[in-house]
Amino acid sequence: MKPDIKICGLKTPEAVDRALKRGATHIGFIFFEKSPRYIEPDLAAKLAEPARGKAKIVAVVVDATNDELDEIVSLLKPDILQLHGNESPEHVLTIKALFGLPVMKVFSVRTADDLKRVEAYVGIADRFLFDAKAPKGSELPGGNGISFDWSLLGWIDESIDYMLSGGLNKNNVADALANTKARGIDVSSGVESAPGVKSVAMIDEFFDAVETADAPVMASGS
Ligand SMILES: O=C(O)c1ccccc1NCC(=O)[C@H](O)[C@H](O)COP(=O)(O)O
Repeated sequence: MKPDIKICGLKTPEAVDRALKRGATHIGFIFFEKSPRYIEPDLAAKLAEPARGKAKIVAVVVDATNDELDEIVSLLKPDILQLHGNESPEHVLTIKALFGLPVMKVFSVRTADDLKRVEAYVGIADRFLFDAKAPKGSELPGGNGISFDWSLLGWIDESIDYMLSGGLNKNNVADALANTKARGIDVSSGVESAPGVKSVAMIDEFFDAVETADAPVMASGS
């Protein structure tokens, strides 16, 4: 089955256009002010317009207040809220009730312990995203361009719908798909020429790599 592909941290019409043309199923906008990918909600709304009905629009927030969420939701009208902070299961339920949107809950992973609380969100979060835990000194909870040990996902129940992120790029995405049960992949730094600067050429290369990974292997000698 083809994986979902989320291109995250978009800031220009050119990058949105290329992501959509190549078949992105999700496009993400970052509402975390310290990020080089931060975008004002009204600008994100304009950029997202061509994606409506073609790709899911994802609002990425980190422990956002209800007022912040209210502004983002009313301006952007996202399809999904990506909760990239320390939101508790109770808080996720409250956000879902208040905004009526599906939630993708992020787990930042370095060791097996980081996955212990997944169970508490099953039946509450609509989807999970397993991302690499930020390295010491980074101010960003995501978008750090580093991977984690994917074998840690081995115990995740097959029924759990998750996307994988963290340092994915054209060179490792095929391995990521082959070695995990991820139903979707999410990339940011791996399609950037500098922090926050998306490269349409790198977006192309990333999709090329996914398509190659997805292509059926031809029988040899016949
Ligand atoms: O990308 C950011 O700057 C960011 C900041 C704060 C919270 C989340 C952020 N990114 C969320 C994403 O979904 C990224 O795509 C994910 O972390 C993977 O990033 P990368 O390792 O750079 O591909």
